[in-house]
Amino acid sequence: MSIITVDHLVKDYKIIRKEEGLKGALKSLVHKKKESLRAVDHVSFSIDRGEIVAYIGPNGAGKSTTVKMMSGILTPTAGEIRINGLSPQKNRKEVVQNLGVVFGQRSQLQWDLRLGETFELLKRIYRIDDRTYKGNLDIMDDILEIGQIIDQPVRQLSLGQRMRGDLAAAMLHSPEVLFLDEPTIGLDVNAKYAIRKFIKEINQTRKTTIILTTHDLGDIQELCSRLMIINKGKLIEDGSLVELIDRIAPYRQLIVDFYAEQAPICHPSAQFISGEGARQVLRFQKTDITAAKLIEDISKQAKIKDFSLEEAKIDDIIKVAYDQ
Ligand SMILES: Nc1ncnc2c1ncn2[C@@H]1O[C@H](COP(=O)(O)OP(=O)(O)OP(=O)(O)O)[C@@H](O)[C@H]1O
Repeated sequence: MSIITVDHLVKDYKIIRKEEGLKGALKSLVHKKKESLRAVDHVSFSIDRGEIVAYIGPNGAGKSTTVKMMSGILTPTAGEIRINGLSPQKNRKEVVQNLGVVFGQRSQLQWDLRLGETFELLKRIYRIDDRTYKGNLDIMDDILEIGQIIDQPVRQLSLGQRMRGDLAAAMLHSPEVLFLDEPTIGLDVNAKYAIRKFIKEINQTRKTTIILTTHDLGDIQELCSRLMIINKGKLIEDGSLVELIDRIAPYRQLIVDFYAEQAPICHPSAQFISGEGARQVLRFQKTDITAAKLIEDISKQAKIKDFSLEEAKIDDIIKVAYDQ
């Protein structure tokens, strides 16, 4: 059952077009030429309860603008958004009560307060009862080790600690929907691991529906069963990563080490890519032959010492998807 529906969503920004050069810039100050920029262009999708969806696209594609409209921060130029049947614009209070939002680039925490004091403030804003608050803090401590940093002023937190604080803050009121805008930006591998673990756990244990915008393709591979790609304001892909791989690059590579140097292997379902010493790289379509059958066939031609399989690289696939 859908928890989020977005129907022909459009956002136009009014921008002032500057003329070139100093003279032009000065002229633009007096005669402001207003133009309209379409950041989101008739985007439609629906998301089921408990899904984790990656919402990705190149810089300036319209991701943050969509998330801001879904969280009620921006008003759409046209189109409709429904979260649990309610409009984030018309029913802001009710929607926000059921929504957690984290912007990786900008903290929602109070800079001058201790982390724990910020949580207390949120408890009052969202009217969270004592039991829920305590229970959620305990869970966040288990997953994000919040206890270690709860007494520290927010301004003293490292980027990774701050992100843990932001995520905990977003979950204190037990929202059913969570929007995460680049939650792993700038984080080291350990911090990224912690954040991904958190996302997985709250999704599994609470069935929280999560929309994740990210440029980190590792986030997608680890977390998201569904991928939506936006480019120049338009939704250009919506499906699983596996489907996208199968469509854009439905091949795999077999790297075979023989006991001795060989002439390039000939096989009707595989293409010889390269050879160096006793190693050869072959490419084959998943739909043509299984890896097991190919290895069996090759082993009839020459003795195999070792082999490994390589899937098409996700970076390459996403690049093709962005460029199409
Ligand atoms: N407040 C604004 N006023 C005018 N134009 C804006 C405003 N905010 C965003 N834009 C423009 O709208 C387009 C979409 O921006 P948006 O921030 O939604 O992209 P994004 O996909 O989140 O990009 P990034 O990955 O770089 O964060 C861009 O061309 C951007 O310059």
